[in-house]
Amino acid sequence: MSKKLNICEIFGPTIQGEGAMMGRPTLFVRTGGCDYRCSWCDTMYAVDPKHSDQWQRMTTEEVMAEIERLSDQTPMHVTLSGGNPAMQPLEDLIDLGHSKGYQFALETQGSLARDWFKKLDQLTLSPKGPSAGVKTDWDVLDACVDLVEPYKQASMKVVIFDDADYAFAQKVQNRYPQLPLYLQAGNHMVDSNAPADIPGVLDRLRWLAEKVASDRWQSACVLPQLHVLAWGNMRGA
Ligand SMILES: C[S@@+](CC[C@H](N)C(=O)[O-])C[C@H]1O[C@@H](n2cnc3c(N)ncnc32)[C@H](O)[C@@H]1O
Ligand SMILES: Nc1nc2[nH]cc(C(=O)O)c2c(=O)[nH]1
Ligand code: SF4
Ligand SMILES: [Mg+2]
Repeated sequence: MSKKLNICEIFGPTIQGEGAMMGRPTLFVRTGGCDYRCSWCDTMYAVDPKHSDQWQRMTTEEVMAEIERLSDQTPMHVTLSGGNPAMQPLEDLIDLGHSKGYQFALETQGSLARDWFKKLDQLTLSPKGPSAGVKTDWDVLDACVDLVEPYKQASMKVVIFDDADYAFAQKVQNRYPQLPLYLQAGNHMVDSNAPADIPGVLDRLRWLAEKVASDRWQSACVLPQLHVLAWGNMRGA
């Protein structure tokens, strides 16, 4: 009997709305539980245990069956996110999915380094700047990078709300010059049930674009969350 996984939701196909794979069709497996509490987290329903009555304990085989159902049994790309998916034993799912032709990306903050990251097709590390109010353990983030960097498509994605986050992103770039860096305009969360403040997101995007241009920061890539522009804060998109 395989280990159980804490699953918040499985949805799609939709498009990857963030970072290096933006626009690419993918399914999402969102795990429940996180070791961080970012002040502006857009997915608190997958973080706060007070929502855990909506999460399910599922076996690897049950998760794979749902992936196959949603994809009409046709192999495609799957994004593992959360919460922090690194808290769940996902190695068997990656192996099983690969044996059936599926590909796997993972989104994590880089607070837990897992040997099975080596098996991923893509890894996005999203360390948090000062506005999130959490602390980055740089040694663990280094360990995550060391695990995947020689083998896989890996990238950094830093959410930016203000100048301090921007300075944090520059530190990330200097520490990991070998990895592509995406600067993601923050979506100011009042409440995840409230409509997204799209003019506010676009203002932040323009501010960020102008800053990168005036600093001649040539290697930065400035992006919004495409799914937020298309569907707002709607769950399952
Ligand atoms: C919800 S998190 C889940 C995966 C993992 N816990 C992490 O933070 O990387 C997925 C991505 O959404 C980003 N994110 C969360 N809240 C956001 C917000 N309000 N505005 C912009 N991006 C946000 C995170 O920084 C992360 O890159
Ligand atoms: N479309 C879409 N793209 C995403 N990229 C990262 C997401 C996440 O919550 O991890 C996400 C999400 O929730 N939806
Ligand atoms: S690490 Fe990710 S899921 Fe956890 S609180 Fe922060 S943004 Fe939310
Ligand atoms: Mg999201």
